[in-house]
Amino acid sequence: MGSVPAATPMVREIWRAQRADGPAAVLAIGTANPEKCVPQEEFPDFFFRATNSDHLTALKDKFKRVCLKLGVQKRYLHHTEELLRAHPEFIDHESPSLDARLDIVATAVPELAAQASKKAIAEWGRPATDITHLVVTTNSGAHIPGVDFRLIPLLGLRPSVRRTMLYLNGCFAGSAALRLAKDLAENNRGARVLVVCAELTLMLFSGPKEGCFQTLVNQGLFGDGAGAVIVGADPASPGERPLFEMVSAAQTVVPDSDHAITMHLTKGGYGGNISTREVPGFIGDNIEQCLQDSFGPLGIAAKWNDLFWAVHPGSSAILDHIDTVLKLQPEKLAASAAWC
Ligand SMILES: CC(C)(COP(=O)(O)OP(=O)(O)OC[C@H]1O[C@@H](n2cnc3c(N)ncnc32)[C@H](O)[C@@H]1OP(=O)(O)O)[C@@H](O)C(=O)NCCC(=O)NCCSC(=O)CC(=O)O
Repeated sequence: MGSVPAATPMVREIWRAQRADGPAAVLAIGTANPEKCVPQEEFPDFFFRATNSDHLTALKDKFKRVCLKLGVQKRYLHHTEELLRAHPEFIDHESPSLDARLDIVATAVPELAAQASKKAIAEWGRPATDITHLVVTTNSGAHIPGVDFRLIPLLGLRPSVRRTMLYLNGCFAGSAALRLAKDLAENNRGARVLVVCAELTLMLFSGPKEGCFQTLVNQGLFGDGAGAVIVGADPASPGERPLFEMVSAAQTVVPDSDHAITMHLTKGGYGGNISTREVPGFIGDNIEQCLQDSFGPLGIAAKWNDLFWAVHPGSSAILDHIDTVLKLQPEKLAASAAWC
């Protein structure tokens, strides 16, 4: 095998010219939720009534206790009692219902994603046809054509927009999409990346069942919504401004955590497990090392209380573990807790 010849000066010049000068930045943000909003204190009544489960009084009481512990304040839902009446098969996870669930999310997820995207594009102030790249992520479905494809007519994007669709990335879907957008923006001069994350819990929905704690956590913790941001480097005048510069993005795997959160398709929607007692511990035991590994290579000796924090919450137990380990001042996780 011969060695690969070094790039010629002309190739290097072309390569350099394609790179942005500055770091990627978030240039605009939009969010959207379904209309129906249920405060957490009303949610046990809604959930047990909508699933004809009011006779399970002890389980309902337990669900009320779990709902309080999860720290969620309210949730938006695409599925209404009307929809559940039309699909009684969604209540029993053992009933075949995957096709019906996929049919609903195939339309509802792109529509919600489009609502959030339109707000981001309006805030950005440039035409939708100036979007060069599209990164879409969702755990709600797996289709071809995907949500990315559906967004082209819904938003009036150019047909040649460079699309990436990420399905089933679990809790880190939004972070993975942002990390990818940063690389795209910094490596393609002038790129404007629309990043969209949209989730409907319908794929996970099922009625309460004695002995199935996972259902209580799935229903008590998650809600429906979409977020969209526009990412680009070297903001152009007039009008574009960097809201948040993206200095660095990283990802790591916690050893021996493969079993902690699992998800897979079943005939009744999504199956899987969240090891609710272990997950907060995994995060608490590893957060400090992860932070050191992130800041160290940048030459930043950060004090945890000097930082602004936006943590994916995943329940108040997770935030509490982070708080305890890093000894954060009380207000540091307030914004993260407010997302719950
Ligand atoms: C589930 C919890 C709210 C439970 O809170 P506590 O442990 O403080 O409270 P607790 O021990 O009193 O438990 C409350 C009641 O639930 C019961 N209980 C708790 N854990 C249980 C389990 N694993 N199996 C069965 N029952 C369980 C208790 O017996 C008790 O019942 P009784 O009241 O009858 O005595 C908490 O552990 C938690 O928030 N865990 C983290 C959740 C998590 O993993 N989040 C990440 C999600 S992934 C994610 O975030 C992805 C994404 O966003 O996309």
